[in-house]
Amino acid sequence: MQKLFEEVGSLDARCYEEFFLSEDILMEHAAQGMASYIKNNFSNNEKIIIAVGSGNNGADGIALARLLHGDYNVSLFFVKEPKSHMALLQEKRAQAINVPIIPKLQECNIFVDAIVGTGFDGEFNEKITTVLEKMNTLEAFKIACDVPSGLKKSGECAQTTFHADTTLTMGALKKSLFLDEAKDYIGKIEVLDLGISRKLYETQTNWHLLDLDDLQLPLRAQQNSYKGSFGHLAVLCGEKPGACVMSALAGLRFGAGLVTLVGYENHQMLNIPHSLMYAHALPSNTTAIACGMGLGVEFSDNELRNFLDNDLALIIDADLFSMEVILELLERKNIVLTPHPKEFVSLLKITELADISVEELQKKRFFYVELFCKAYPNTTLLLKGANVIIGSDNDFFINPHGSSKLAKGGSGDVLSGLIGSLLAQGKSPLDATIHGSLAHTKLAQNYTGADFSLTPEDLIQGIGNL
Ligand SMILES: NC(=O)C1=CN([C@@H]2O[C@H](COP(=O)(O)OP(=O)(O)OC[C@H]3O[C@@H](n4cnc5c(N)ncnc54)[C@H](O)[C@@H]3O)[C@@H](O)[C@H]2O)[C@@H](O)CC1
Ligand SMILES: Nc1ncnc2c1ncn2[C@@H]1O[C@H](COP(=O)(O)OP(=O)(O)O)[C@@H](O)[C@H]1O
Ligand SMILES: [K+]
Repeated sequence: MQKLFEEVGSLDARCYEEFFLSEDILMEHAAQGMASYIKNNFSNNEKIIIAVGSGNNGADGIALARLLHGDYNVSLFFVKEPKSHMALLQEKRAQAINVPIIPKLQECNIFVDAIVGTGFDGEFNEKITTVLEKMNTLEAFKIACDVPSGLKKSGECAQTTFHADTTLTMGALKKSLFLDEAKDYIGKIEVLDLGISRKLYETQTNWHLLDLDDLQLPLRAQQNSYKGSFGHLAVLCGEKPGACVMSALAGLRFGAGLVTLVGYENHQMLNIPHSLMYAHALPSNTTAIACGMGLGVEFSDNELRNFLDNDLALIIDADLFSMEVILELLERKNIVLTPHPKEFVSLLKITELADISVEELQKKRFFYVELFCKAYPNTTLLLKGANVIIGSDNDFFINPHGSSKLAKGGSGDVLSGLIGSLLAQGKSPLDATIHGSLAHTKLAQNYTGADFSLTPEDLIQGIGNL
């Protein structure tokens, strides 16, 4: 698990004030880190162009050119003239050793974008936009210095933003790199130390980035056991039983000892897989309930209240987010909510926390997750998306390991089955959500077929090889 920060300016300031480091020392390490990355990954036959802007991001780029000049065929391309104190100083140092400057973009093997970093806001003017468009068409390996130019502090992207293959980010990970919108621009991310170890540079934070290695799978260590030892997941089954069947099968495969579909008998129910049980009422030994997937309007609010009149662990998804009964369910202590953006917007409206569009939510995903978790500190929220956000009270996690393979109907049903299964097996709501989500994204990564072909059944089948 890695730490995430809203901004790193205060961490830089702490280096100056408490560790007696200077801006120059920090920048030299940033540039050294980038130079090492290039030296470790590319031979010195490669032609390198570094596009620089007027601020300290540009200054990083100029310092990098100085470090590479002599060993590599490196040139600077000034998109804007140096303006900040450090950019002017770095320019003087580069001039002193005659680092070549080119007047316009050329083909190259490695391209470094050091136009703007964390100081960028607003939109680029036409001239810079044209340069960025050209940069994006270069066939070179593209490296972003700190952040791809165009990515804002909020995580939103300018209309034209640099498309990096790798982002070499300074000091610590910024949250903005993990907004959904940024996912297509950042490429692979590496963090570079700024003169002290990252462990010392970083301070306390309540936001973390999940690593796939954090995944803890269900344990079957106890041999003196039977099916009841591993929990009983009840999946409330409404109008579209297919969604519930996928959840239930995922839950069974992920270790729940028993899984029962609970609902009315109808003709579709006659064809459920034989490994699943079926009942009209909640089984007495139920340990967790999953509800909402494919629910439709099959149950009245009163019928739902009846099923949910207990304090069992509960995972809620899909249709329930637009039903009034959700307000009562939010009072429960052990509840997990897994909305996609449209469902979360509906939840925010029903709870009177915000009346916003999906577009507004997507621009401020971090903010609205925090807002909801503050208002409902007893719940665990998982906001779906390209980068999943998990929040509980004052702890927040981002799972960036999913991919567009998962953009298919039914992926979310499998996720609720995975989380429901862990709840049934006794994990806490937060742990069940973190490990269910990690398992879900790892399943997609493990799938070896074509990206477009992954189905929910493939995810379920892969559970045995996690
Ligand atoms: N201690 C430090 O301050 C360190 C800073 N570092 C680098 O410094 C960067 C931050 O430097 P700055 O705060 O100078 O900011 P940036 O260099 O990221 O951006 C500021 C510059 O961009 C221009 N700019 C802002 N919005 C623009 C727009 N819409 N269109 C065109 N130009 C625009 C501004 O005029 C200014 O010249 C980091 O991203 C990082 O790369 C690193 O060297 C590490 C140490
Ligand atoms: N482009 C993507 N990148 C990463 N994960 C994705 C992407 N698209 C969808 N997902 C994931 O797939 C799941 C989709 O869930 P959902 O929208 O509820 O689908 P459904 O209701 O059809 O099962 C979520 O976990 C979401 O995070
Ligand atoms: K940049």
